[in-house]
Amino acid sequence: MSGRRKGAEVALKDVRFNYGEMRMHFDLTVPPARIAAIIGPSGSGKSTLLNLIAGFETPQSGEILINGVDVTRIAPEERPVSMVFQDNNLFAHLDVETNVALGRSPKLKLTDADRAAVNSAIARVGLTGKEKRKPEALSGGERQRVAIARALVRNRPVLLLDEAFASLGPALRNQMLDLVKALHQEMSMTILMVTHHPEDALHLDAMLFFLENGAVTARGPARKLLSDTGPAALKRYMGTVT
Ligand SMILES: Nc1ncnc2c1ncn2[C@@H]1O[C@H](COP(=O)(O)OP(=O)(O)OP(=O)(O)O)[C@@H](O)[C@H]1O
Repeated sequence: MSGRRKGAEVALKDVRFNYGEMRMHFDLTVPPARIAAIIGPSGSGKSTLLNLIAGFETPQSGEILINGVDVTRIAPEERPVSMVFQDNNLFAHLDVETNVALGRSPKLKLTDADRAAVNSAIARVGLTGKEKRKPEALSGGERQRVAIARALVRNRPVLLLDEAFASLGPALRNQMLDLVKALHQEMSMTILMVTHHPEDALHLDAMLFFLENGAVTARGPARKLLSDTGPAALKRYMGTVT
C-alpha cells in the first residue's frame, strides 16, 4: 500500500435533496480522520446522504465540501472518495486480483507499483493465496474484504461504507469492524459508515449521526448518545423505551 494517508474533512452545508414527497436537508461536518456512524430508521435518508457525498446524487441546493473543496457538481470518479456497498460490489466473472486492480486502474493498465499496491491491499485484508478465485468461490465476508481492498488501492482519503457488513453474521461483522479499525489506525482516512447496529458505533468509538425523516436529529460521540442520558428518539429507535 502507498503509506499513510490522511483523512479529509467532509462537510454538507445546507444541502437539500428531494425524492418526490421525501424532503431531505443535511447540514453536518465530519472532521478529518474521524469515523462517523450514520444510524436511523429505514427510509430516513442514510444511503441518500452517502450517495450525495459520493456524487451518485446531486443536491437541489447547498454545497458538499471535501477538505474545503466544493465537489457538489464533480463526477463521482473524480471525488476523493471510495464507497463499499452491502452487496454487488464485485464483478462475478473476474478474479479477486482483477476486481481489486479495477480500483487502481479502471482500464487495468497496471504499472509495477500498481501491482504491488494490489498485492499489498489483498494481503492487508487477509486474502493472500486467494488472488485467482472468482467471487463465487469466496464467502460473504471474503467478498466484502475484496471490496475493501479495492477501496484501499484507490487511495482516497474518504471511505463510505453503506451497510457493508449487514449481510454477515455477528462474529464476522465484528471481525470486519476490527479490520476497519485497524485500517483506520494505519491510514487515518475519514470514514462514514451507515449501519443498522448502534453497537457498531461503539465498537469503533465513532461520532454518531442519528437521522430521522431526512435530517440529522442528534449528533455527538456514540458513547454519549447511546448512554442512558442520550436523546429519547434514539432510545425509541433502540427499543429501550416505548
Ligand atoms: N431512487 C429513488 N427514487 C425515489 N425515492 C427514493 C429513491 N431512493 C430512495 N428513495 C426514498 O428516499 C427516502 C430515503 O431513502 P434511503 O435509501 O436514503 O433511506 P435509508 O435510511 O438508507 O433506508 P434503509 O435503512 O431502509 O436502507 C426513502 O423514503 C426512500 O423511499
